Amino acid sequence: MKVRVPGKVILFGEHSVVYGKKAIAASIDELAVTAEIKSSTNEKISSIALENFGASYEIANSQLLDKMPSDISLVDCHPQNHILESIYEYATETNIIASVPLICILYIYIFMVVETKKFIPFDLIVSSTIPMGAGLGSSASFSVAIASIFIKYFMNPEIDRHQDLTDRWAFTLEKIIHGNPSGVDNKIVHYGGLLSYVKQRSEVSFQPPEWFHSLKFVLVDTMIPRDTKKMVNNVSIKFQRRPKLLGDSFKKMDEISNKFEQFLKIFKCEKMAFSAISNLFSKNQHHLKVLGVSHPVIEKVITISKKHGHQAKLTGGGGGGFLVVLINPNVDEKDEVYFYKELTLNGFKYYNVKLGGKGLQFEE
Ligand SMILES: Nc1ncnc2c1ncn2[C@@H]1O[C@H](COP(=O)(O)OP(=O)(O)O)[C@@H](O)[C@H]1O
Ligand SMILES: C[C@@](O)(CCOP(=O)(O)O)CC(=O)O
Repeated sequence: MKVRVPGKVILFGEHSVVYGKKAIAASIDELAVTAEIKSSTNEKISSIALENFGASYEIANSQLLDKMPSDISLVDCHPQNHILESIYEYATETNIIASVPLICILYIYIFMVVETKKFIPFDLIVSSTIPMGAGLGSSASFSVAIASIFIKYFMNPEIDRHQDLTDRWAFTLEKIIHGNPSGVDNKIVHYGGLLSYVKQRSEVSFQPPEWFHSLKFVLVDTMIPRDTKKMVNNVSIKFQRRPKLLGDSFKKMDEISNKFEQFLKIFKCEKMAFSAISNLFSKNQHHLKVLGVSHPVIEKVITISKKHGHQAKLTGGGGGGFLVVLINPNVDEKDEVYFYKELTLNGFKYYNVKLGGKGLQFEE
């Protein structure tokens, strides 16, 4: 059994979403996490290969026995510290590389064993084309891939509560990786298309209008490493110091997300939509700068993009990581090449992508 889960970009509302404002996210067609699971050839040992980390593990069922609480249920999914601590000891003894994803996998496996009342050894391979730790939602795609493949593989596939269980488990695994995520990332990569998301209040997953698929987007890697958790924390500190300033920006970002939703209904082709959406990109980026999550290199990519007629904004946690560039459909394709040349000359990596395609997909 195989599963493919795409990456994501936040088009509007990163950070403000943490404060209850609306965010708009889109799945990325070209980048994805894939996971494949098979029954193990050895009836007592499971194997896990995390290809992006060059890490593989063999886990004997006997090693997990003493970590097996009896009083847990699959529907009771939130990170439980006492179970996590015992797995953490095991995972860090085994290999410090990739201890967090390994913990996620063992955590859900333990729940599967308790639920099904049997050890079913497996061989699991996880690989991904989504650059990690850069704002494209690799942790969410990983979490949805693991949650969905384990639930489908170990449980009765007829159970129709799978979608909901997968959502809740993916969010649990995201929390193990991230601490306190808003939830927007795992929803968009699960369902694909576009997502309008307000934390704990509303989420509408929808297919974009046809013209949206004709818009060209470029994801530019600043190659500056950053940490989402730290960026979210920095914003929280700044919000305590400057509540009015940041509060206003959060409100404006909410309005931007609402405007974008209206534009999707009003416009009929990508050429008409470009300047309106590009204006929203620019405004959203301004507010992200006010929050303090931009970076000189992010600003540099925006300047280069503008010079060639395109509009860019950071996407995700910021402080480095990726930008999403909206390509001007009125610029000739041969002139577009000069933009890519300039990005490359400046040492940036870029990916041409389409947004808003399929979410999670299984292959038997
Ligand atoms: N292909 C993968 N294999 C194993 N773990 C992964 C994979 N992709 C993501 N992860 C997990 O997600 C973490 C990256 O998440 P994070 O720093 O939040 O960045 P992002 O913005 O890409 O989600 C990794 O350190 C790892 O724990
Ligand atoms: C900054 C934030 O809004 C998005 C973070 O995205 P990423 O993890 O950098 O891909 C945080 C969140 O929504 O939990």
